[in-house]
Amino acid sequence: MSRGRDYLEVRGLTVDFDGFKAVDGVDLTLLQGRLHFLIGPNGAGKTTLVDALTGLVPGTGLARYGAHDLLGLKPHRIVRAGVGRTFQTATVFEELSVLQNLDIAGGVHRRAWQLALPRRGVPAYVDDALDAIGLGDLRDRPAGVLAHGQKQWLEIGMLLVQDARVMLLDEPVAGMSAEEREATGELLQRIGRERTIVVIEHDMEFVRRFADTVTVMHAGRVLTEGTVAEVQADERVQEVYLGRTTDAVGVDPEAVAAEAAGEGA
Ligand SMILES: Nc1ncnc2c1ncn2[C@@H]1O[C@H](COP(=O)(O)OP(=O)(O)OP(=O)(O)O)[C@@H](O)[C@H]1O
Repeated sequence: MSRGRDYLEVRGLTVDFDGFKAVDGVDLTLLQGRLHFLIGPNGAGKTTLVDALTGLVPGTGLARYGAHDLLGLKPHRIVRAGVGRTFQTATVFEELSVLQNLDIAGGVHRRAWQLALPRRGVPAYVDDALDAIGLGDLRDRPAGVLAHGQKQWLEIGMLLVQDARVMLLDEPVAGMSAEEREATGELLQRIGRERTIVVIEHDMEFVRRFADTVTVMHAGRVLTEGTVAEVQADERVQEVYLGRTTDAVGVDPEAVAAEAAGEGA
């Protein structure tokens, strides 16, 4: 991974739940330095795809990152290989401070005997992460008192201190205010320059505003891939979203049709 851009290459990824293929032969090439968005109706297989890439469900095929095939690794090895994720619901330790949450997350790269040593001061990488996520002023507050958006930022900070080079984020802006969404998008743009970031998202405004590349999934497969304008102009995408799932993904069918016809913003 020393030359050129980092990337995660997924080939023929399949997740079979007792004969039901929730993910069905997915190919993806995810490049460092771009904000990739994964969209698609409910049940399309987006979260299951991320579950397979992070070792939470078994998948077949290939998910190559550097020297590793992620599909053959246990979850903690995948974290060590530099691949981290967030969940739809934040998984911070509510009773611990922001700083303690970050410090614990940073422990994945420390050896067991190092974890037992008394620690002086705050490691530089924890300070850097605090700066990046803008929670420096709240560092000593229990994570439980943070606003919803701040908890999502803390989770992203936890991935930063883990030195996750690939970040898989499941609906990071769900439930956020417009300002928080904007701040989150800008944060992802900043940290995404040197990382591979994949965002599962239903909020099409957010996708339009921040996506470099959009992959549309439907029924476990990749329906199409491209820029926001390209995927919105794709008739198959319109069919998927114009169908019964339109409301669920927050897409206004008339706006999609207008944009496809070149009338929209
Ligand atoms: N452990 C499981 N066992 C059986 N089926 C499952 C399991 N996990 C997910 N599924 C099914 O796999 C399909 C894909 O689900 P998944 O959650 O990946 O979709 P999604 O695109 O993330 O949807 P959403 O946008 O609603 O989160 C769904 O039909 C779901 O019911």
